[in-house]
Amino acid sequence: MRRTIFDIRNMKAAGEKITMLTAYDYSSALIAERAGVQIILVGDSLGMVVHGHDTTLPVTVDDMILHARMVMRGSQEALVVVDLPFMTYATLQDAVTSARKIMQGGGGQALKLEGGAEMVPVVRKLTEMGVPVMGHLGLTPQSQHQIGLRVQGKDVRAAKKLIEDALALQEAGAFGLVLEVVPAELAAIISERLDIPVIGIGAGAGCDGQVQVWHDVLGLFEEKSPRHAKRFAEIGAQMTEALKVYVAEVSSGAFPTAAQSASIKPEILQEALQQITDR
Ligand SMILES: Nc1nc(=O)c2c([nH]1)NC[C@@H]1CN(c3ccc(C(=O)N[C@@H](CCC(=O)O)C(=O)O)cc3)CN21
Ligand SMILES: CC(C)C(=O)C(=O)O
Ligand SMILES: [Mg+2]
Repeated sequence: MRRTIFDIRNMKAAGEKITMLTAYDYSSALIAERAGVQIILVGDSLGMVVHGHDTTLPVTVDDMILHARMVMRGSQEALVVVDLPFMTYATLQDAVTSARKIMQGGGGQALKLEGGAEMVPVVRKLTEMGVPVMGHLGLTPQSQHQIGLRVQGKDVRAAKKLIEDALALQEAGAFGLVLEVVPAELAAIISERLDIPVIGIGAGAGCDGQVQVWHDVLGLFEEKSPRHAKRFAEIGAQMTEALKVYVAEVSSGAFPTAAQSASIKPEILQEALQQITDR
């Protein structure tokens, strides 16, 4: 049985911290779940870390469906949340169409979308139609050309707006909220004030849970990662080292050995060769 939005809400009520992690395909979903991750996010960050784009803006609904299907096949217990991509929920009609395509085509139990009070009608509509919605405030990468990739909510107006937006999303029916690169003091207050779970990324320990990007926590890229990320391993470096050994062993002839090779019984091979020379 998959974890549900009710289980997540109960975790907040019980004071248990929630761990959310992005995953984008079958094998990573298997690993995330084996590690005990409670929520898998099929994030539109896949446009950057998987597809190699500079931003999340080129990601499409079809991209999300493809990756959501892989993640659903790789997991059985995680709550799977899928990002609505840039501009695919700009109007109520767009949002309904995108939500239908993803929920029917990709699966996943919930959708996440970026934006505050202006998204209230969309959140309300999707929720009414039976689709659980997670909000996303603060550094919202789909607006990076408008707001940059920097801390949000640092002045009085922005801090006030963040609190109001968070309350508005909860009021509209959101079951959870991501706060990205928001001052920790502010994120802690929002987490306290809301009944729904608040999942932070670069927003301090006062949130009800944390979310990170797969490639960041595993150190898959050997170059520097965002400030909000912690590298729990250096898998990218390990991969490079392993593949260097592979290349070296192919070059030297040390790989493959009989252990990795198919073989045939000598007498059968002998017979086949005999039949050719007999002809
Ligand atoms: N690998 C990766 N990790 C992410 O967390 C992530 C993505 N990609 N792609 C989609 C969005 C984009 N995000 C980003 C990307 C960059 C910064 C960044 O450059 N941050 C600054 C510090 C910002 C500040 O504290 O003001 C940095 O120096 O890391 C932040 C969020 C978060 N998401
Ligand atoms: C960084 C998380 C919250 C996200 O939205 C994504 O991975 O797309
Ligand atoms: Mg996203």
